[in-house]
Parts: sequence; structure tokens; C-alpha cells
Amino acid sequence: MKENILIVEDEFIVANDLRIMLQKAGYKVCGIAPSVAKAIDLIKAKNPDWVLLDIFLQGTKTGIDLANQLSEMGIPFIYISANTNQAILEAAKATEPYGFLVKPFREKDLVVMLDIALYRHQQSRKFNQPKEATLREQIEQIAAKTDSKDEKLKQVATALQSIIPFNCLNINKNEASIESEQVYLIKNTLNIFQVLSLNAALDVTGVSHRNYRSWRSSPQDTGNQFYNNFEFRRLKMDSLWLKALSDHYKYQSALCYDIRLESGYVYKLTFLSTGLDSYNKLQLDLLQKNAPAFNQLISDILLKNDAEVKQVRTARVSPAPVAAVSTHQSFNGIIGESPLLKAVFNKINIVAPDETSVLIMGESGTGKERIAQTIHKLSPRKNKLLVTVNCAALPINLIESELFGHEKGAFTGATEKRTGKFEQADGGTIFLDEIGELPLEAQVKLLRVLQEKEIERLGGNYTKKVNVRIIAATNRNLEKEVAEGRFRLDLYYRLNVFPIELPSLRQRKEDIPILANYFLDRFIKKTNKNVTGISGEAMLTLMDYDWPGNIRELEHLIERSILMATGDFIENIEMAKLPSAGTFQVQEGYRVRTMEEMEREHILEILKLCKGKIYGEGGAAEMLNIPSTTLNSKIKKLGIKYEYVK
Ligand SMILES: Nc1ncnc2c1ncn2[C@@H]1O[C@H](COP(=O)(O)OP(=O)(O)OP(=O)(O)O)[C@@H](O)[C@H]1O
Repeated sequence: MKENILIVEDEFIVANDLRIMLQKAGYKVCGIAPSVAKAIDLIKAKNPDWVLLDIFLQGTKTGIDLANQLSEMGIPFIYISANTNQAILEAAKATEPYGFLVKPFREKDLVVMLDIALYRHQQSRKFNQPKEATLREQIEQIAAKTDSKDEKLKQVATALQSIIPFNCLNINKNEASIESEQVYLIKNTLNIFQVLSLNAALDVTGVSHRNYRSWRSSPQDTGNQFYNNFEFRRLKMDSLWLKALSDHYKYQSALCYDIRLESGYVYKLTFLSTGLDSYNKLQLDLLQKNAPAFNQLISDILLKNDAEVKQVRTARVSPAPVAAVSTHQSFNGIIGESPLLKAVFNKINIVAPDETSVLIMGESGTGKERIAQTIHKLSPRKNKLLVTVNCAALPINLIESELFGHEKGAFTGATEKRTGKFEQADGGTIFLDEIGELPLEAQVKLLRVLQEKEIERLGGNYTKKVNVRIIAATNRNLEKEVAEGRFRLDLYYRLNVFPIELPSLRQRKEDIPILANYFLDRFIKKTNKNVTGISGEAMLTLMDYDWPGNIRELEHLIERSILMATGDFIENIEMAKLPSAGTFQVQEGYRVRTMEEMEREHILEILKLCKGKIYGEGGAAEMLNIPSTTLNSKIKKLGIKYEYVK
């Protein structure tokens, strides 16, 4: 039995057409609502599994207002609207729908959109549940320990990082006087959490008790809300204490959430981050879902011990020389302990045992391939092959034959039958690196492998079932590739079921010492140099750099520095010079575009500019100065479709 769907649409004819299409596709339609109020009534009465909703409806409320309520109720939804105004699309996108279908649409588009949406929803349900349970369990375990309250709070702060990254968390009883419970969990430059009482925080920031008391009277009604960038600056104007704290520690965004205890007391959680744009609605939803865990944190840890919170002063410590040691704490060979990386480990643990496709996103050199290897190693497929394909390195005319194989005589030069990478990976995993470089024709075939689990060799007229898990990686923004017609939307949705975003090295600088130490240890074993460590000064140089080449750059730099070192320690670090403007450099991993690709991009750009018009005055043919018949045949040959131009 297919899902029960509610249609929220004020145009009766459109709603009725939709109903007929859905029923034909086997779905049950539990009602049609022309307004948000009616939709809420129907949701209560009929309990739909999904909602299809238009944006502009009868009454004052829009589909976007309803979408926010649907998220709170945990009901997935898809927009169906004729509206393509950018600002409205942005607002709709922020509600995180499972899809957006632009009217008018074909019946086939609706069915495909729903099919993909259902699939993604099933997957996200599967992966979200254990995450919520984990935080509750973790806090339960920490609360049960015999450690001191400060120690427990530090452990909680670390555990929380996988859900909400922050540099400071303030837990504060509403309407608290200066003596009452409030605590600051502050991450210092060495990535260690410190527990500060209010008095200690005042001390560190140099704010007097008198000032604080007078500032406290200023309105603090932050509610459940996030404040990035400009909003954060405005928030600071409302609370001078927040301003003093944030200016001292350089916080630039906040996420506020109120927790009501059974006793009726309300505690305010304020997460602060040094990032400009660190918080979003998704994290507010996560806080809401994890409210019982925070309740427990306050009741079972914060309020358990009435003794004064020990004052710990922050101090900027210059790192001591780091000596190379041969034992490294690692997560299956992935070095690093930053909360951002730990969040990645958490995701790997969740997804590795599953069959789901994984999409790893991150800048070049952040370790995407290493993550793929670890997922394979921790999966039930570990005893089978992990086949790696670098899509960017394949010659464009051989990509399909490389991936799917070919029969003898399939094309000129195909003198032998060839088994493709997918067949080689049968039973195991295929890692498709730089997936954003895959041409559209190969994308269609890849989609087929994902949907039907079968491949077709070039020149073969039969299909073959394959059982392959797909891990893909990209350093491109695939959403942008989709928007520009270079990447198929349906393939993107299929691949993006379980995204893992790898932070750049500059986002997790606290990992630099441990990584540098790891590479140092690895390389000194290979040389006969007597280098035993990195000086504190040299380490500061490493910490101050921005690392455009990420871990790969650090790895090469340490190798070079060992060779250059003259004493026991690496004292001098010579950072690579960035190419000066105007110098053309082919970076590692960069693929030179073929003439055909450049031509395709150029034509697409002009077509967009002419809004798809080919012939006549102001048409693309005129702009490109070629006959429209030539342009037409190029469009066909290059596989440019009308929908890419819109
Ligand atoms: N966390 C880590 N611990 C230790 N070494 C790492 C880690 N991450 C990456 N490396 C090393 O850094 C180098 C670059 O990593 P990798 O090739 O996985 O990056 P990538 O993101 O796939 O790069 P590209 O996008 O250029 O393909 C490799 O030598 C890898 O072994």
C-alpha cells in the first residue's frame, strides 16, 4: 500500500488533476485543502504520510508557514508551485522540503519526484534515529560516572559537538541572580573545554559585577532562535554582557534554546561560535528533538552538585615543542580529534554497516579518499574489492567503457572484450572520486546502476545485475552543477542520501599538531635524519597558515621540512609561496576541459542569456554568429536539453 498524501492547493482544477495523477500512480489522497487552516484540520483528522503543497493559498498564511509547522510535526513535504521568484525559492528551500516541482509539470516528473523523495525520507529516518538515541545515552552514561561535575560537563561539551558545534555554551537559569546557577563551557585555543562559573567569566573578560548587574536588566528575550552575522551583531546590542563576552572570545554567531524543566524552571542554552554563519534551522530542530537529553543534562549533572563551580582561568598557552611519537590515536587510520572530525567519525560509524550510497564532499586534500577507504573497511563488504575510479582522470571518450566495460568491436580500437569497474567491484564497493566530472551520458547509466542495480556493456545488448555499493566524492558544489545543467538532479538526489561533509584543515586547526606529529613520525622512519620534533615556534607558524591544500599540503610540507632541518627539531617552516596572479598553474586533481566541454558550456550560457531563443533577432544563433541550423545540430550533439536552459 502506497503512502497517504494530503494536497494543499487552492486552485481546484490543479488539485483535482494532482489527485488523479497520484491515484493513478497508486497513492492514496486523504484530502485537498485550499488553505493552511483547512490543511491543519485535515492533518489532525487524516494523519497523512506526506503533504504536497502550493506556496500561495487562500487566507493570509502561505505554504511556507505550513511547511514550518509540518517540520515540527515530522511530516515530510514537497512544494508544487508555479512560483520561481528567487526570494520565495530561497525561503522555501530554507524549510528543507524533500522536493520542489515547478508547475506545469508532467505526470512522469511528479512520480519520479515522489519516488526519490520517499527514498530519501526512508534513508534519513533510518539514519536520524540512532543519532538522537546516542546523545541521550551518552549524557546518561556521563551522568552515571563518579567524575566531578566539571569533568562531566566537559565530557558533555565534547559529546555535544557532533550535534551542534560551538566554542562556548552558556547554560543559564532564566531570571537568575548573580549567585545562581549558570555555567560557561568554553573551548580554548588548544581545543580543550574549560568550565567557568559566571564569576570566572566576568574575571576573564574584565567585566565588573556592578556592570554585569546593571546590564542584566536589559531585555534578554532571545527565544528559540539562531543569530548569524548581522542578526548576531544586533543581538549583542541588546545584551552588553553578551557583547563583552563575544568581543573577548571573538564569537560571531549564536543559537539560543530554552529548556523547561519539570519543576517549571526555564534554562536558557546559548551556543556561541567564532564562525560568522554557524547556525541554522536544522540545528534548532535537532535541539528540539534532543530536548529530553538537555533536560537530563541540567537535572542530573548541572543541578546535582550544589558546590560552587570551580573557577578555571583561561590562558593562552604557546605550544610546547612537539616530539615525534610513534603511537597515534586514530579512527581507523584517520588522524584528528577535532569535534568537526569526530562528527565525521560518528557519521562513518552510522553509515558504514549499511548498504546506502555515500556522498563525501570536501576541498581537495581533505581526506575524502581516506574516508571512503574507512567506510569500506568497516562495512560487511570489507573482504571484497574497493575499486577506485578517478572520474576526472579518465579520457572523456573512455569513461563509459571504463565504468561499464565493452564488448569486442564495440568501437574502433575495442579489439578485446573488457570488464568495467562496476563488474570488478561486484560484491564490494566502488569509489567514484570527482563525481562532478562525470559527463551527462555516463550519469544516465550510473543512475540506472543505482536504481536497477544493473549495467550494460558498451556494444552489448543485454544487461547484467551487479551488487555494488557506491561511495562518491566531489570537491565541486554539486547543487550548482545541477543548477547549471551539468549534473542530473535525479542522480544528485540518489547520491546525496547520506552526505558527509569533510571540514577543511583551516576549520579544524586544533588537529594540526597531531597531524604534523603523525607525518613527522612517518617520514623520519624513511630518512636517516635525526629530527625528533617540531619547535613551538614552528608549530605556531603551522597554526597560523590557511592551508588551501589541506592535509595533503601539510603532509608534503612536513616531508620537505624534515629534509631541510639542520638540528634535532624542525625550527623553520617555509610555507609554499602561493602562485602570483596571472600565473597559470595546473593544480593537482585539476582536469583540463576539452574543447567540446568548453563549447557546450559556452552555448549553454548563451542559451540561458537568450532565454532559450535560438532563431531570429536576439536569438542564440545570432549572438554566436552561426546559422541556426548549425546551432541546432550542435545542441543535439552536445546533449543540451531544454530544461537545462530554463
Ligand atoms: N585524517 C587524516 N589522517 C592522516 N592522513 C590523512 C588524513 N586525511 C588525509 N590524509 C592524507 O592526506 C592526503 C590527501 O588525502 P586524500 O587523497 O584522501 O584527499 P582527497 O580529499 O581525496 O583529495 P582530492 O580531492 O585531491 O582527491 C593523503 O596522503 C592521505 O593519506
